[in-house]
Amino acid sequence: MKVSIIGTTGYGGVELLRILKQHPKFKIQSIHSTKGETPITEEYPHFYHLMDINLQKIDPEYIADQSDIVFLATPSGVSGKLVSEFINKNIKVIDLSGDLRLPARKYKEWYKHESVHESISEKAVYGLSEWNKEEIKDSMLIANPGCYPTASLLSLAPVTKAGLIDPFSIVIDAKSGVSGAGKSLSRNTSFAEANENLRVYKVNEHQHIPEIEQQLLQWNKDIGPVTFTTHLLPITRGMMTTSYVQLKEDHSTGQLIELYKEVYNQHPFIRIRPENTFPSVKEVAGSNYCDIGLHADCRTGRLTIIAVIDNLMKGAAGQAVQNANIMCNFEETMGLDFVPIYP
Ligand SMILES: NC(=O)C1=CN([C@@H]2O[C@H](COP(=O)(O)OP(=O)(O)OC[C@H]3O[C@@H](n4cnc5c(N)ncnc54)[C@H](OP(=O)(O)O)[C@@H]3O)[C@@H](O)[C@H]2O)C=CC1
Ligand SMILES: CC(=O)N[C@@H](CCC(=O)OP(=O)(O)O)C(=O)O
Repeated sequence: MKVSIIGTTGYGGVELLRILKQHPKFKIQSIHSTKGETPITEEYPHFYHLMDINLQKIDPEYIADQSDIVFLATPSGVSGKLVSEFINKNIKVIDLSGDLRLPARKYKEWYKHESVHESISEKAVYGLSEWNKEEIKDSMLIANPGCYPTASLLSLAPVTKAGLIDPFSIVIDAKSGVSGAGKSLSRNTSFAEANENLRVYKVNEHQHIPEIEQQLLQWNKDIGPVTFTTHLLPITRGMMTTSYVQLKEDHSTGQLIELYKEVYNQHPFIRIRPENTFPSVKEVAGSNYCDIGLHADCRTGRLTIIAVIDNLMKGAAGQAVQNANIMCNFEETMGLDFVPIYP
């Protein structure tokens, strides 16, 4: 299968390159960039002797003629315009941005700019691989989930679907490394600002709030609004979400761990930690794993759920390739069996 990438020199794009270069069934047909005709090694010297492909200008007609799949690793607002060029062409599209995840009205309310036409976004399947596999398989257009929603939803799904929680009690405390903001420079992600610091941002206004609520409601129609707070960690890669939910009835930590193991035992990228052990972001760096730890507090009746992912892997490029595998009826782990980089 021939694949193309648009937005190649971004952090998501270059992570896609790292994965696809060694994928046994996907051949990189072309890579595209606003930088036009440039050797990829000029942008990223770590590809020296590994890849002698040149960046090309962005030409959707050319891409649709040449490739079977195109990954859009472009910003929100840009992806939506590009998707319109590929609709009704014989090419599978996987968009890493938020442009296809929400209905038009919600999108404009939270992303603060015009959305793609409903006729396009309604064709997209939400690419939460472990939960939407059958729809993904039959789709030509994937809205790849955001990094924070991926970790949040994977950790909340089992207890939400089972109706074990007070549906109005969900609080999510989320932390991301600075690569989550992409490679564009900004005040908050500069070294001097991020180093030796921990900063909260977009309090009660993060664009991932409606995305998380939308998916939770599909699992449990009683779900109420969630409180979701994001923080910037002084690390490059890595994401942790710590979710707090009120349990309707007493359940021991051991019982809930068994529930999570049962729900995820056919999903190789989800690793449920034993009781009294909790994952750290380093333990999934560079891999497509989502590691989950739980603790039920009988004193408060609250369950604490910790999930860690690599924001560029399971949070973006890794899940995008996992979805491409599913769309092509390949084993979903194909080309994604990276052991985390430690330390
Ligand atoms: N970083 C993360 O952890 C995650 C990111 N995402 C989403 O994935 C997408 C890519 O993110 P990320 O790689 O971090 O972002 P970056 O800012 O690192 O890269 C985005 C790339 O898009 C290209 N681009 C920018 N503007 C335009 C334009 N006007 N027209 C065409 N191409 C353009 C550029 O690539 P070039 O210079 O090669 O043209 C740029 O490098 C975004 O939508 C982001 O929200 C989703 C989950 C996690
Ligand atoms: C650290 C940091 O700034 N992270 C970004 C994540 C952006 C992202 O992934 O946005 P979409 O999924 O909506 O495309 C943020 O919180 O806005």
